[in-house]
Amino acid sequence: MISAWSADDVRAAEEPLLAAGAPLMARASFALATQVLADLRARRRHVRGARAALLVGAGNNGGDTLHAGAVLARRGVAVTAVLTAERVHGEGLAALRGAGGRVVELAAAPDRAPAVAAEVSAADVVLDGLLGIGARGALRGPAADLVTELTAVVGMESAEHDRSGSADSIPTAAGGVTAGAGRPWVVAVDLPSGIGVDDGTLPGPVLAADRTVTFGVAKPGLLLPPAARVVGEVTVVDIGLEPVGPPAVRRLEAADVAVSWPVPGPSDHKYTRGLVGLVAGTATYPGAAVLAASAAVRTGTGMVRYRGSEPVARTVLAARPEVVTATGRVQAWVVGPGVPTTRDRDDPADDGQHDRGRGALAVARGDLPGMPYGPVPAVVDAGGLPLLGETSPPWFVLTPHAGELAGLLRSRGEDVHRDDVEAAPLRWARRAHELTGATVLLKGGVTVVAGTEGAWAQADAPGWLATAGAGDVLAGILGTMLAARATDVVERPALAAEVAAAAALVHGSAAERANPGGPVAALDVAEAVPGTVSTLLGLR
Ligand SMILES: NC(=O)C1=CN([C@@H]2O[C@H](COP(=O)(O)OP(=O)(O)OC[C@H]3O[C@@H](n4cnc5c(N)ncnc54)[C@H](O)[C@@H]3O)[C@@H](O)[C@H]2O)[C@@H](O)CC1
Ligand SMILES: [K+]
Repeated sequence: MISAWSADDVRAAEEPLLAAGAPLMARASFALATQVLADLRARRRHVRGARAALLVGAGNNGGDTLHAGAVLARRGVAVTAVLTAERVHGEGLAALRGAGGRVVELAAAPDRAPAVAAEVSAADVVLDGLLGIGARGALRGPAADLVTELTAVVGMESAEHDRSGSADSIPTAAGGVTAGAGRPWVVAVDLPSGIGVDDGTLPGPVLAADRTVTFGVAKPGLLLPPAARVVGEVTVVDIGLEPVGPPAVRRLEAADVAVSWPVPGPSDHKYTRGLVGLVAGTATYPGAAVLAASAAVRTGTGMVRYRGSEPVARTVLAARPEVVTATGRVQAWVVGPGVPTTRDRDDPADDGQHDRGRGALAVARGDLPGMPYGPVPAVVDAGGLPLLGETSPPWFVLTPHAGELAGLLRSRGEDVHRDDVEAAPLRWARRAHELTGATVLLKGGVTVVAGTEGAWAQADAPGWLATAGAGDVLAGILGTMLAARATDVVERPALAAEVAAAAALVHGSAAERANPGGPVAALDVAEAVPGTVSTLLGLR
């Protein structure tokens, strides 16, 4: 698990260490220099004669960068520091000068930004030390001008990396261009300057990094979209920080999902493994029902009970004979894949799915005292979203994409559109959680989950997964995972968000497994789930 703490929590963790005289900046800058030297060696085989450009801001982030530059200069690297503030970290500047580094004062002559950017872009490596956790809003002043010029030369998208990363690395959520000839390797110091440290927004110009060397612990903005696209490979270096309190954002790794996977034992049967009830598909969209049912079956449900019109049920059964249509006990409902929204012009006929969906959600909420088998978790997707009541329990997991989330929020009085959601996914997922009470899984290149405790950000899926039917498959996977832990999820609703994050990991990993590095079809993703799960379980 990768855990990220807010800027305030990081400062609170630093305070007692600094008071006790711990040399945090020395640790941070030495680790940074060590990583930059390793990157230079990997890229050019030797470091002597390499050119490094330091982008230096007013604060301690600039101090880390100047101290690291001094280490590089002592190793024979030709180091130039570009100072974007009139006052920068004094000790760091003295160390760099003492080691033979050159200094360019941009703050005193801001109109030189284009010429300085041209020089910086000719370096082998650029260290972005303009702003760290002290950032307030978008980059301003000479720093903003310099980054704007540089992004024009160097490009916004960061490099494609080896997705496996190393033990202390977080694989990138990026997947852009490779830093190649003519483009310097960009190392962000603590974080790419100008990202929203705690919310992952991109409020202004940001120089996309190939690597981020972050100190002590990850910061939320490194995990969250859209900033997660510009952080490159994240390397967390230990400087002795121990934040107290829960992390603000977490990311599950494969091993975490492996240890919590409900592996059936000799006494298990279909009811202990969990039954999934599925209200999905209409005559217009029967495929969604097939995809969700296939995914649920392939994820290892005890059984799928399908609810829908007879022709669609026949289609589902033809694809998955394991599915039953008889009524009975259900441990998690999946409501909405392939069900039209109330305004859907393509499919005026709902085949009775809205009534079935409302009924299922009432049982899942525990609203029907006479009814057995409730309350239970529910996945509410697509056409299920307009069926929600005013409030929902946190064991309901809503699975909108950005457009659907904007619609849900507008229906509850927020003036928000798809673009707003894409610019600040965590903010709006949280808002939807506050307004509905439900756990919210916002689908996207990086999936964000907001629940009763903290948030999750999963970056497991290849871009190829953005394809029709992929969401139906996710709903089936998540339904099975919730059904397997139904009682726990209702008793401890914070678990719903963790299970949702785990489902996003399984879904993304299955897409990668279905066709590594190439296009995937939704049904192929469902078919790849059993192999994905057995590979995961091998990590236990
Ligand atoms: N506290 C410590 O001892 C440690 C801090 N470390 C480093 O220190 C950083 C935090 O240092 P600071 O608190 O000095 O903060 P920053 O280095 O992020 O700098 C903040 C300063 O930048 C300016 N600024 C803020 N927002 C701006 C904007 N939008 N545009 C332009 N200028 C802006 C302001 O002058 C502000 O005081 C961390 O990110 C990390 O790199 C590390 O050395 C580890 C130890
Ligand atoms: K930085």
